[in-house]
Amino acid sequence: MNSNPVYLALDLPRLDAAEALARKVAGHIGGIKLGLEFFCAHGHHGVHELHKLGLPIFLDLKLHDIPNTVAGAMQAIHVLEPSIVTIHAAGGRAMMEDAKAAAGENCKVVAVTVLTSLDGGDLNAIGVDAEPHEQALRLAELAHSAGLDGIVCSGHEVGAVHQQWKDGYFVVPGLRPDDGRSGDQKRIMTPRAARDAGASVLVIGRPISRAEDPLAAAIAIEATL
Ligand SMILES: O=c1ccn([C@@H]2O[C@H](COP(=O)(O)O)[C@@H](O)[C@H]2O)c(=O)[nH]1
Repeated sequence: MNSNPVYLALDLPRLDAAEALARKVAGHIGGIKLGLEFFCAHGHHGVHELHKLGLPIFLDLKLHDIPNTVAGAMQAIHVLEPSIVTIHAAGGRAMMEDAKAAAGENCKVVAVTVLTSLDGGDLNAIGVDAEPHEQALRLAELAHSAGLDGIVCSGHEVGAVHQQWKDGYFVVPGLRPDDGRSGDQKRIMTPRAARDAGASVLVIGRPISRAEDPLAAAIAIEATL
């Protein structure tokens, strides 16, 4: 990876549009994040196409199933040579251990703790009697003990997790420039503040992809870092 910590989230339905956007901002990002929307629409072919840009590819598939199934999925994506893959920490220790064991040598496996679109009320509604901060720390500890490389959390938790897990790899989405719209994200922070708090990777989607001028937006974000 180059030294730019920004991974552009390409949550776009069309492959040609995703490729064009990535090509436009390629000099101002450190990698490309392909998530469920992209992978369900374009699969392995789409990932191979984006690889042609020469940037690291982060597969944000948020795998969450029984250990055997998740390990099988990890093996199936080896050929795509992802630099990072996400699984859900809520899948439990055995699932995380098996996912890491099945991953490629150069692939970081990171566990989603509490989605950045959730707040305390959302957690309570699904039976979790904890605030996002406490729950993220608890799942980070589990991911660490399961041998993962790091976690996904919001910028509000990354500092505290970093204290406990000095060499962890911390992926932070839910990032918005000062004047950015939060949309469906509930635990947001600016890219600079998240970087200062200890984020290793800054995941940024709509502030670039939906900007009137995506290149200018990517350059402006890069200038703040
Ligand atoms: O907790 C999480 C985990 C993953 N994401 C993903 O990051 C991007 C954020 O996109 P924006 O447009 O910048 O909001 C998106 O692909 C999510 O699937 C997340 O937001 N929160």
